[in-house]
Amino acid sequence: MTQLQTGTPLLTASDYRRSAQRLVGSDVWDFIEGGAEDERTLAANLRAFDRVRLRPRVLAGVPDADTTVSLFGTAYATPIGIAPTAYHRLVDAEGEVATARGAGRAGALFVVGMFASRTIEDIAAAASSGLWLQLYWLRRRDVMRDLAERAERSGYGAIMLTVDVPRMGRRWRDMRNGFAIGGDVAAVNIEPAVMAEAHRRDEGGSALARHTAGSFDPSLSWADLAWLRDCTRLPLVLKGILTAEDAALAVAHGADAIVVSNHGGRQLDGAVASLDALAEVADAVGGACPVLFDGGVRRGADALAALALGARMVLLGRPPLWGLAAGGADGVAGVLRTATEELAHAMVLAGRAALPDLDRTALRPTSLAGGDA
Ligand SMILES: Cc1cc2nc3c(=O)[nH]c(=O)nc-3n(C[C@H](O)[C@H](O)[C@H](O)COP(=O)(O)O)c2cc1C
Ligand SMILES: O=C(O)C(=O)c1ccccc1
Repeated sequence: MTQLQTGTPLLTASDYRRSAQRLVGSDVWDFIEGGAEDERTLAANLRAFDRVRLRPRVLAGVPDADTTVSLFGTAYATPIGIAPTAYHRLVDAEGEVATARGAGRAGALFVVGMFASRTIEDIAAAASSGLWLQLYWLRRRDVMRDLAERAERSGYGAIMLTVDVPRMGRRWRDMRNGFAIGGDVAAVNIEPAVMAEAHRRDEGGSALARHTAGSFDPSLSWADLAWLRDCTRLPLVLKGILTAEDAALAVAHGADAIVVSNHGGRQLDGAVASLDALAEVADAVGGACPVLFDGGVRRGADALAALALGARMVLLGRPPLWGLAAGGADGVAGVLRTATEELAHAMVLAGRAALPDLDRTALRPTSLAGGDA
């Protein structure tokens, strides 16, 4: 059990959340917590897990659960990893370097964001578990190629291309707060000219939204993926797939893995809850490549549900930021270990010894109906 300065034991992700909220400024908190527009998809991501009911098997002879998993030849102690999020130095002076240390202690995958506030190389030096690098598709393809090459040189295990941001979702909280990245926090892996706009606090509006409108390439289509594929020998993972149609296209275009995700409810408000899209996507992929999942995972039983529906690994977006804010690398490790212990506990109580034993028989069929409000 992790116990940080507050003296309160941090037993669950929501304990870390409460602790983090006390320590983070309100505009940064809104940036982390917020979703697009009326935040309906954000809420739906969480609610979808409340509908899940498990089908525990008894007398299964399962004294302990094995949570190990391997992906692209790298072994992880847990199938619960860290989704890419921007600017970790907003909540901790060491930023992504501390996150990498925490992920390493938990034996978890850490997907470093393109908008990381520490260098790709410094993060790699602090890591002891697998790292991947997330990219957005920039108009400046030379910048993307440079980042992919640096990741490969630094030992990253895959490139994750985020495909659900042709433009930034509209986040009323950030727009009302006039939120901008300031002080000494910056996307240090991207040359300043590409980033200049994001760092300028302007009257009203969200500088992030304006910046991404200028630097992201919104005309990207399936045919362009071949260019990125040729830039790197690393596996290419597509993040932000929500339909069977796009899952089939991703496989046809040679994706090495896909991530079912609605970007934590931060892009298209009204989009399907992540969990409700998972069965459809897993069926369409049919084992052709690994399927990963993110969106609303807050406890071990949530991870169990996503794994049972066909995810090989689940990623957490906000909870590691809560851990980082609450307690640096220890907090990150605490969030990941807590969720992993909850998962192992749920597996024992459900009579499933290892991750391959998690399939749809672990879930009540009505849990799968996707009858989202
Ligand atoms: C503060 C914040 C920043 C994010 N930045 C990125 C990013 O730079 N790239 C990306 O692909 N996704 C980004 N995401 C989305 C996450 O990778 C992930 O899809 C989402 O947070 C998962 O949902 P969860 O927060 O409910 O776990 C961000 C999410 C948050 C909350
Ligand atoms: O992707 C996001 O959700 C996000 O908030 C973000 C912000 C700035 C740069 C890149 C991503």
